[in-house]
Amino acid sequence: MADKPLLQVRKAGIQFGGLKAVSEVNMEINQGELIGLIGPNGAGKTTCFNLLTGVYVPTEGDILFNGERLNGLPPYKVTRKGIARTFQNIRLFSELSVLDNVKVAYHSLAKHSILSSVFRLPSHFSGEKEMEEKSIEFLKIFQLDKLKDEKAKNLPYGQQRRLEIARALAAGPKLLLLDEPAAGMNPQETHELMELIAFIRNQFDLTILLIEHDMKLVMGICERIYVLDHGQLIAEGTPEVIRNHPKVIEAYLGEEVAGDA
Ligand SMILES: Nc1ncnc2c1ncn2[C@@H]1O[C@H](COP(=O)(O)OP(=O)(O)OP(=O)(O)O)[C@@H](O)[C@H]1O
Repeated sequence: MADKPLLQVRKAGIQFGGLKAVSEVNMEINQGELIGLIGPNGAGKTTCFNLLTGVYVPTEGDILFNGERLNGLPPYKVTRKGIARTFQNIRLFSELSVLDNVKVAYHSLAKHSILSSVFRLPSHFSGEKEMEEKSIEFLKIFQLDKLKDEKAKNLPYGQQRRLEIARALAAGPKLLLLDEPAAGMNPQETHELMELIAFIRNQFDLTILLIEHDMKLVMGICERIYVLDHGQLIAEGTPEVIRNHPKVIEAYLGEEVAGDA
């Protein structure tokens, strides 16, 4: 018997004043899938992420995660339910070290209490040590462990993007949302990132939804793709279906959608 989808988006949307930024979006994403969300500039992709993560409250429809309605939950509660994200414009604590950027994510979930931290009880130190060890494990996966004491702002752009993913992973998500993870990366970095995304999906039993303009990346690793245009879903299917879909070709008129360039 098939399990129910991990994420169900039912006719969800949001209106800003007179503008329907996203409207009647339906999605069903199953545990373990790696799914793409694409669309021309301004199509509503980041707004969808903001709806899924509680940054915006939908003005229509429902968002269900593990069968539970998320509408109206603030972002930190959505994270605790198991949805973590990265941002289109990197949001790291630029003055903190690479290691501390990951530890911050752990802190939000740490089991030891505030009291034990304030009074520096033994449980505080064991919790802190465990957190540090686990953070370093994440950094190793992203080949950032040797840079752990470097300030985040001093990392090259591609490494900052990887650090953002490491930090999102440290929150222990079931669903990871990646907003243009390859933006600003060169082809070699993008290729390594593709492998890394596929690796962490398997390693951490993750479900991943990613927004990306790099069609080679999207077509190369996603099993299914949703396409937004002017706030509405215009197509859904395998890379093969999307590549040849007339509405997608029309929406991207003049742009590269084949992803095999
Ligand atoms: N808080 C807001 N208030 C008003 N309009 C908004 C708000 N957030 C998004 N929009 C509008 O919603 C539309 C969709 O924007 P969104 O950033 O989601 O697109 P996108 O597909 O992520 O684009 P891009 O690929 O350029 O990042 C745009 O017209 C944008 O101006």
